[in-house]
Amino acid sequence: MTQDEMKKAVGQAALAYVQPNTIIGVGTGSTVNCFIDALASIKDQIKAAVSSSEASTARLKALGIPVVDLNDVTEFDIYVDGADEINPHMEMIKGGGAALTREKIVAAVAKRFICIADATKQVDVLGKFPLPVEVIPLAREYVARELRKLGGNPVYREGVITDNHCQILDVHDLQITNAKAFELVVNQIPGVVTVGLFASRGADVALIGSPEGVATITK
Ligand SMILES: O=C[C@H](O)[C@H](O)[C@H](O)COP(=O)(O)O
Repeated sequence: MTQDEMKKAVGQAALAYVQPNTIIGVGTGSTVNCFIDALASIKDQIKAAVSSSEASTARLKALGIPVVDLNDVTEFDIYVDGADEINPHMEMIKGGGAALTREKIVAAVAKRFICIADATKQVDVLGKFPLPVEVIPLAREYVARELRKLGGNPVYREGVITDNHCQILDVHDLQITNAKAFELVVNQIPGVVTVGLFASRGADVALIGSPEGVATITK
């Protein structure tokens, strides 16, 4: 199986978690695009979606799936999203596509986070993938200096403006052995909007695609 085939396989597998006539939370990225495409086959059974990005909203709407504002929804069962890295504790790095802030917010409202990823995303220690940090533009260089003090090597993702009109620093050279603690520390730097560590709210289920098929890992 190619990586694209693995992404399609996990996108399809996530349909098993969609209950008829419910609202679903939808993440962002190439793996989620496979999930959205798979939703087409059951779109009449979907009440609505809450989306984590303008890109996913457009893709959902193109299929005729209604997208509702998170402010109009109190709770929903599942949030389906990809990851840039996932460790054995179901903690993730996310934000490679710059959608981390809305993803974290929508995930917080969902009862269960279903992570869909191919096996290349599995790691023992988070940090080989540069950690995305969304920042208020005015604070970018200050936040970068603080991140250097924490041992990272932040690089400004030039030319990228998030859906929230903010900027992204990608922090290289990290080995994140205590993800929950590191998430808290980075969150406390003034000017940080969101750190792309999903540790205090990790995945509840991971559907991991490999050449052998889709493995289901639960917390
Ligand atoms: O900002 C983007 C998201 O966090 C994505 O879920 C993550 O980057 C994984 O994307 P992909 O499925 O394209 O590898």
